[in-house]
Amino acid sequence: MSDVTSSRIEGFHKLDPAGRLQAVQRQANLDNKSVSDLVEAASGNIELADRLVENAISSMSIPVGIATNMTVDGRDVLVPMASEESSVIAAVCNSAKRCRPTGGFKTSTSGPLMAAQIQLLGASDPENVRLQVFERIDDIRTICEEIDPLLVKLGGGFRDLDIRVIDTAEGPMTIVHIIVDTRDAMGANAVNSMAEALAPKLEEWTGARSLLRILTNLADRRVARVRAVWPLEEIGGEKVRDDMLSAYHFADADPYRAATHNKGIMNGISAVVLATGNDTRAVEAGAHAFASKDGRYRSMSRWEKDGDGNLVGILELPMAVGLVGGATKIHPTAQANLKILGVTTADELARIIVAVGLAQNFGALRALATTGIQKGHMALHAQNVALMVGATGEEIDLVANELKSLGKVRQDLAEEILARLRQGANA
Ligand SMILES: CC(C)(COP(=O)([O-])OP(=O)([O-])OC[C@H]1O[C@@H](n2cnc3c(N)ncnc32)[C@H](O)[C@@H]1OP(=O)([O-])[O-])[C@@H](O)C(=O)NCCC(=O)NCCSC(=O)C[C@@](C)(O)CC(=O)[O-]
Ligand SMILES: NC(=O)C1=CN([C@@H]2O[C@H](COP(=O)(O)OP(=O)(O)OC[C@H]3O[C@@H](n4cnc5c(N)ncnc54)[C@H](OP(=O)(O)O)[C@@H]3O)[C@@H](O)[C@H]2O)C=CC1
Repeated sequence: MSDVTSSRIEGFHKLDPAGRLQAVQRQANLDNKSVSDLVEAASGNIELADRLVENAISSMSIPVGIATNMTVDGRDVLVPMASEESSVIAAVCNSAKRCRPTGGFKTSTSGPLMAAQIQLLGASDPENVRLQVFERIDDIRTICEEIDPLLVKLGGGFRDLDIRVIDTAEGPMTIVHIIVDTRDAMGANAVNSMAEALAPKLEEWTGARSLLRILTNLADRRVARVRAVWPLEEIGGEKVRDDMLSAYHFADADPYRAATHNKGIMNGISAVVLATGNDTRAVEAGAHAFASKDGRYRSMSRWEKDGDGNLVGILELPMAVGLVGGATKIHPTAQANLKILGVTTADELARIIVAVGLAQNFGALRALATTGIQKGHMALHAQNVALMVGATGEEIDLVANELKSLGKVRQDLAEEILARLRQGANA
């Protein structure tokens, strides 16, 4: 374990990555093997890491796998997913294959509208302030559009105002939302700049004091929707379908279950968001907040059976992703993944991402309602456990296969198997 003497390293941020790593080695008393692992992990991309984040010393690679079998709006698409978790990608492949007979995933979107909030304080007449701001909509449009002329040229820019008076522990506040079409950008920087430019003007017009000026990640005007139909024979019959529906009703009624159910959906969503260099935290925050919009935390997805008894899945979520800005344009892996996806607009990307989320949910529900999650998940996880106990080369498959045949994917058993294999090899 490292025993850092002091975390104060003066001028650390001014060093280059190699200099920072040396300083960390010294302060944390880090062994040479760990240092060379950190150097090797960033080989070829340390400059990029240093540009993307502060105080970079290395970089960490996450596997990228391809979800096959996906048909979205009639187009077959190969979907890169960045995830460290086994069985996530296999589950999407499996679920997507099972809804191909009905044409795969059908999507729609609300358009790329993001909102920034400006908090107005100190007015004794917050409702009056609300209307005073509405009266200035044309001035507001001009101010916002001067901030980002390129966005306007691309067909985006200011669209509307939404102004609410909210009750808080310190009394009412007027909250101004500026609604902006951010086209193919996620849009955080664009709307934040507009909000900051607008705030002094709002103070001037209303006499209120502005405080926070920042986008909301509850991007409920930028939703992507998907539906798909799984034929009964692809599910495993009526009992499996009904058990999957019961599993969904459980999640929709109980936040303890909803958290896990929704985590499963985000397994797929975050993996595509990350693979395309988008902001996973922004999408996750928006999705979980949207799942609570009725005042309680519910399932993000909806499931029902159609007139023919097939299972219908629906997912509708805020999807603030872009093709420009953030790491999307800078990160070569994100760029290559976008080429695999073949998308030319942020809207198309959002549609594919929700389709993957729905597929992921189908896979988990079907596994849970039938064999249980461990069979599929742990079978694929067995290789990780083999690696964890130190298996290398051929040993990895040998240990994993024996764990799978025992039906018990446990570290202690993996250690025993590995020790036995090595004893046999040395005998
Ligand atoms: C693991 C499976 C897919 C096996 O499922 P299976 O039905 O045994 O698979 P199969 O061997 O019959 O193959 C069917 C298809 O699945 C795909 N497939 C099958 N295996 C692979 C593989 N190795 N790599 C890539 N694709 C694979 C592949 O498309 C294949 O078709 P093919 O191409 O062969 O014609 C299934 O058991 C499953 O979907 N399990 C669910 C796994 C899951 O949800 N994992 C997430 C991690 S657990 C979690 O974090 C969330 C959770 C579960 O708690 C959420 C919740 O509670 O709701
Ligand atoms: N709460 C949150 O979620 C927050 C997130 N962030 C971060 O913000 C980043 C995303 O910000 P974002 O505003 O998207 O990125 P950028 O500001 O980097 O890129 C957007 C800009 O790119 C230009 N642009 C070029 N082509 C296009 C096009 N086709 N469509 C739209 N715009 C185009 C626009 O004008 P121009 O170049 O003239 O500006 C636009 O404003 C992410 O890294 C995210 O992590 C930041 C703050 C808060």
